Amino acid sequence: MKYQSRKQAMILLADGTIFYGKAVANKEGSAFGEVCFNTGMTGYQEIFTDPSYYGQLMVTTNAHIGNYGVKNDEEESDSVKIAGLICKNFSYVPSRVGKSDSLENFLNENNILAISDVDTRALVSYIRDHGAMNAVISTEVDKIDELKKQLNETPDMVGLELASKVSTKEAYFYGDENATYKIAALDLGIKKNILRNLAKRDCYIKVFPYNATFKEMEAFNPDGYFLSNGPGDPEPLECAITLAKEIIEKDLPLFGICLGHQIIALSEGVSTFKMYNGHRGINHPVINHLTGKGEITSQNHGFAINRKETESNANFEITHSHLNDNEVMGIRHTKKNCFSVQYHPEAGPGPNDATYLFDQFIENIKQQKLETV
Ligand SMILES: NC(=O)CC[C@H](N)C(=O)O
Repeated sequence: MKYQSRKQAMILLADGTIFYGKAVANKEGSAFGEVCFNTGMTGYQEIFTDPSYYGQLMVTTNAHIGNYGVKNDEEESDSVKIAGLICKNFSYVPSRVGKSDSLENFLNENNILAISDVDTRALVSYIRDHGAMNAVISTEVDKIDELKKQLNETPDMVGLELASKVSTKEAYFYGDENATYKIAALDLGIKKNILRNLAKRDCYIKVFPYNATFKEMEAFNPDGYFLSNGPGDPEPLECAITLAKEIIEKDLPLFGICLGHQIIALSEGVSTFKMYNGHRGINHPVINHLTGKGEITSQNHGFAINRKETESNANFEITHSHLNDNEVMGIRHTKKNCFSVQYHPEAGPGPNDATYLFDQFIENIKQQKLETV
């Protein structure tokens, strides 16, 4: 067996609780972030490379991680975005036809600290009971006091603007430039599968940095606007909120996913709040109020929009709700060409029940084109 004598490691939570494990491979050091857990049984590569997880320590609840390696075209961004990994069993020997590499090499190349052999069931139960909090994973198990001090200095997720850390610095293009529809997408931490889904629907996309202005985006002469997913608290993203306001005011086709959905809500005066525990997994049940049908969805969010304020806002209709806790999962504007969802219709990873939302966006664009002819 590889790495017979691995270093002892731990996860130290902000409230002082410690769970012990072992370092994956020969890695050493410490990594700080907000601890969260994902209940997906598969899709770890997509999860680890999802920019929305920037700044978070990921606990995976599946008992085995790494067993099918990694594959080049299955990443959701160019690098691993989680701050660190906590798992039960780490597989050093991947088994899968078509794999590009092992997860061990992939994490090493990205300089990500991972710890395994942690009682992840106990850890997840603990976080569920005590709520989201900061933590540190570390091999420096004899430096608890020092780590506690550093942990106290780790910024809280509430009020934290992180989109600027993962957004593209320069605008770029995606898809076929002769495609039928042109989309201007604001990159707050966009997942590749969103771009793939739009390109598949005959869209040519220009992806803009997180602080792009309406003027800059309008110059592309797009048929529709898109606000992406991304990490951190939506509230400090004033430039994106102003942008959403302008697009909505002008009644241009607008679609938002996750952080983008939260930005749309904020732009119309609906506030967001930090959930006690977020929703992260690939089997979250959602009801579509417009069709009465249920959907199994991919989710990753720690904030949500205020239900009461949404219900009493004449500009919004709630289109989707979470069937576990009734959080708002989707809205549409009652007067303008704008809708958004809190969950991930692009999956990556997860079920494809909700890809119809991309078709809806194209329909909204077509409608707008007919009206302006
Ligand atoms: N996937 C996302 O876009 C997440 C949005 C936001 N950072 C949240 O945690 O709620």
